[in-house]
Amino acid sequence: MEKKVKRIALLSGGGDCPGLNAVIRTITKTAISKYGWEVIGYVYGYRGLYNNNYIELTEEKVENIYKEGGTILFSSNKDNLFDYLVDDGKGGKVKKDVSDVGVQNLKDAGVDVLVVLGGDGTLTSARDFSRKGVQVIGVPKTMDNDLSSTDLTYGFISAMSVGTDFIDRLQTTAKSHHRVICCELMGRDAGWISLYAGLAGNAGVCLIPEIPFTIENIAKHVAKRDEQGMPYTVIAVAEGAKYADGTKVIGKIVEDSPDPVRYSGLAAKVADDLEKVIPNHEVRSVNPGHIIRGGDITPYDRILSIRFGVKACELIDEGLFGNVVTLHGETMDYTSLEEVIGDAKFGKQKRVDPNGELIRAAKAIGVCFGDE
Ligand SMILES: Nc1ncnc2c1ncn2[C@@H]1O[C@H](COP(=O)(O)OP(=O)(O)OP(=O)(O)O)[C@@H](O)[C@H]1O
Ligand SMILES: O=P(O)(O)OC[C@H]1O[C@](O)(CO)[C@@H](O)[C@@H]1O
Ligand SMILES: [Mg+2]
Repeated sequence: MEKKVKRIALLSGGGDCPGLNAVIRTITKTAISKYGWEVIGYVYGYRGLYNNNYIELTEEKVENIYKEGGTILFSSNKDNLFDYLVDDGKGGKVKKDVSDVGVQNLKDAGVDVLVVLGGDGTLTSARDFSRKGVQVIGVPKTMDNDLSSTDLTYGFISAMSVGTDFIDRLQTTAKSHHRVICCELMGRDAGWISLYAGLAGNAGVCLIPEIPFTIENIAKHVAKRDEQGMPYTVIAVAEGAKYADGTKVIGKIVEDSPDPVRYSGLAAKVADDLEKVIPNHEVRSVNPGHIIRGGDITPYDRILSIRFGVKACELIDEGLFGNVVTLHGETMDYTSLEEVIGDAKFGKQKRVDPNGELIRAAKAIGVCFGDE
C-alpha cells in the first residue's frame, strides 16, 4: 500500500531567477493549508541536502515573498552530489558519488517527497535521485528558457522584460549620439532572452548562439540603416553567440561546477571588431550581467509560479512521482524526468530554431542576425 505523504522538502538549484520564491510560497501554502503536509527547505541546493542543512517553512515565513526575486532557500550551481568534491583523507580532494548521503538525510528527516526547483542541470540530479528510488517532483525554472518539454520556465518572462528595458534605454542614447551599442545578455547556450528582448526592444541586430554571425554582415546592416536615415543601431548580443568561424568568448571557468564555462565579454569583442570596419561610428558595449535576473517577479511569472506550484502539489497528492510540471499551450501538464532530461549529460535543451517562425518574423521587419 502507498505510504501517505506527511512531509515534503523543497530545494532550489542553478542560477537564481525571479519566480523561485513565488513557487516556494505557493507550494508551502498549498501543502500546509490544502493537504496538511509539513514543509522543509534544504538551503544552498543539493549542498544543503548533503549537509542536512534545512529550515522549516511556514505560511507566515513565505507570505510576503510573492514578488521577491531570488530564493529564500539560496542556490548553488556547483554541487553535484553524484560527482562531489570531498576530502581524500590525505589532505587533498577527490570527486566521489555521495548521493547516498542525500538519500539517507531525506529518510532521517522523514521526507516523503523531494520537490526540486531548477533548470536542466538541477533536474538532471533530480532524475538521478528518482532513479535511486526517491519520490521526486521537478518544477522547471530558468531565466534561459532552455528546458525542452515545457513551453515556458518561470523566470524567463521576468528576465526578458528586464532585458527589453535595457535595449529600450540604449535606443535613446544610441540615437542621440549616432552610436552603435552592443548589449550583452545572459542566456547561456540558448538565444531566447536576446531574441525576445531584442525583438521587443527594436534592436537592429540580434546575435544568438543558434545563428553564427560575421562582423562584415553586421557592418553591412549598420551601413544600410545609415542610408535609411537611422545612423544608430542597438545590438542585442547573447553571451553564448558565436562568430561564423566558431569563436566564442569565455569570461571565467568555474572549476567545481558541472558546467564550468561562464560566458562574458562577447559584446565588448564585437564592439571592438565592428569599430574597425565602420570608422564613421563610435561603437560601445555594455554588459549588465546578473542585473537581468535580479529584482522583482513580473506579474506573469507570479501567476505562472502559482500554477506550477499548485500543479506540483497535485502531482504529489496523486502519487505521480518522477515527473516535472510542464506548461503546454494553456494547459498545466507533466512530463517524466526521464523524458525531460533524456540521456544527455546536461539534459535536453531547447534552442531557437534558426529557420522558425520567430526568426522569420524578425527578419521580415528587418532585424539582422549577422548571417547575411
Ligand atoms: N550533469 C549533471 N548531473 C547531475 N547533476 C547536475 C548535472 N549538472 C548539474 N547538476 C546539478 O544541478 C546544479 C545546477 O546546475 P546548473 O548550473 O546547470 O543550473 P540549472 O539547474 O540548469 O539552472 P540554470 O541553467 O538556470 O542556472 C548543479 O550544482 C548540480 O548540483
Ligand atoms: O551565476 P553564474 O554562475 O555567473 O552563472 C551565469 C549563468 O547562469 C544563468 O544566469 C542561468 O543559467 C545563465 O544565463 C548564465 O550564463
Ligand atoms: Mg541550465
